[in-house]
Amino acid sequence: MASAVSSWVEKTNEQEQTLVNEVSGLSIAQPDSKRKEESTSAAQEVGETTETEKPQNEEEITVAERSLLQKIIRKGLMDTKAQLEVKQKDPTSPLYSAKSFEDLNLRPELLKGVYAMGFNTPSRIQESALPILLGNPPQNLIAQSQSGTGKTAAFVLAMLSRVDSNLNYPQILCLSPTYELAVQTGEVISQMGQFCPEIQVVFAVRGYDINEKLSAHIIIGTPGKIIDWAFRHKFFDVSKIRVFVLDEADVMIATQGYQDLSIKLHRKLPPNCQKMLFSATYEENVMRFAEKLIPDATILRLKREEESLDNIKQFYIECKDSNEKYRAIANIYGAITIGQAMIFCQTRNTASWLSSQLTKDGHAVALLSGDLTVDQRIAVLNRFREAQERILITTNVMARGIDVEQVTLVVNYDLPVDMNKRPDCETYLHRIGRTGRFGKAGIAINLVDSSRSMNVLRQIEQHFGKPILKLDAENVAELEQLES
Ligand SMILES: Nc1ncnc2c1ncn2[C@@H]1O[C@H](COP(=O)(O)OP(=O)(O)OP(=O)(O)O)[C@@H](O)[C@H]1O
Repeated sequence: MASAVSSWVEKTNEQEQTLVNEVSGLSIAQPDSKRKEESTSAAQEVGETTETEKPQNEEEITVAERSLLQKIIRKGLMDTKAQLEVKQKDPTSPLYSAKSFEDLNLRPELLKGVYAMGFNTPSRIQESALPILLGNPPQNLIAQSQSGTGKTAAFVLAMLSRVDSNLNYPQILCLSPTYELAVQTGEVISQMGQFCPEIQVVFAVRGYDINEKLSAHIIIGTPGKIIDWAFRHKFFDVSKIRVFVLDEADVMIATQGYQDLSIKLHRKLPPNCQKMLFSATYEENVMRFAEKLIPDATILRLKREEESLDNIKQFYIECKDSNEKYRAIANIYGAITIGQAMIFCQTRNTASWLSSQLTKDGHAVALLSGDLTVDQRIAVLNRFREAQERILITTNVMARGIDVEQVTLVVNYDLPVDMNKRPDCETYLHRIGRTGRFGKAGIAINLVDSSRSMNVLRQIEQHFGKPILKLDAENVAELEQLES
């Protein structure tokens, strides 16, 4: 996956032309990402910070706690294929499936693509969604499944299955909230569709401009650009779209800017267009809205207690103030670099402060926030995917969808809150879901520095009904939990 993405980055100077992705037989138009960030993703980062104090040099985390962390991270890294097979045979696991990929009526070329990706058995969401999505007449679907359980493959297989390659115009539209996620999904399409060279895909993302009507079958992109191409330039005809996919559907519906654009598109779709909504989370009011939008949809929904994954162990570290939060990060640095870690901050300012402070103190870290150009963002993400950087400091712009298998740890430097400083439980779940991908063991650590943030933590804990334990090597119960 990484090699293809990096090839896109290397080619970003070749302007405004459709390039063919040489990694697979499938043609993918490459984004020319010379310009500033997607404004949509910046919309996910809120507020500013006043955090400027210089931390002191005290040990807040004990040696025992550090070695405890190391132990859990090593366990995550040691998860093997054999262990995955065990999980896929456990009926209580979201990775469980009673069916094989052969049972799912996929075209032989797609089946070959699935196996070429190293997938042996479908996950629960793949097993449940694909018969609905591939059946005739096409059915609409609103689907929920935990982070890292293979939703992308489910809708990508459906998209590829519905292409009529005799018709040279866009038939499938897939909307993602961020540039990076659109690129990542494009890469999955390229891998899954590697034995379908006739299928053409184009990216509609900021920085990639075309001047003519589109002949590609699949458009994947962010809402603003897609609207621009559809209604301002009329590069394609929305009334000919047969499949409409909203990835991270809840944020597309709940965030004002996205909602206006997605609904504008949705209104122009033909009545027989198949609609697919996917996410790991749906707040109640968002789900009600989605049901009104697509009244005849089949709904695959999780119970609240199923939403958070047992393979992601959640902890918190109590800190007196922001200085102590910094020291906590500096102290666990050695432990967390055994694997790879993502550290989430609430604002770009905090992210950039933390990154420069750690760098000044001799720790290697990467920074990815909406302050960077899209070129820089993709380059940073590629380096992280290739494990050239082990720690990525970021904001909510990376909270959703991004799939880097070796991320063993997520740190919430700041707990996620909404504009009114209330707990943002959905973002919390998406952030911690950057680890524990497809059954791997993962750890989430929350830094708590005030009674207000402790309150936020407790509300998140209560919301999902899963314990968030104090990281404390003295606590035997915790240790036992980690062994399980
Ligand atoms: N059937 C399968 N067998 C093995 N690996 C799989 C299978 N399906 C998906 N994967 C892998 O699992 C990882 C997570 O998949 P994916 O990114 O689609 O999850 P997701 O449900 O979309 O997560 P998120 O909610 O974070 O967007 C990916 O690395 C993918 O390649």
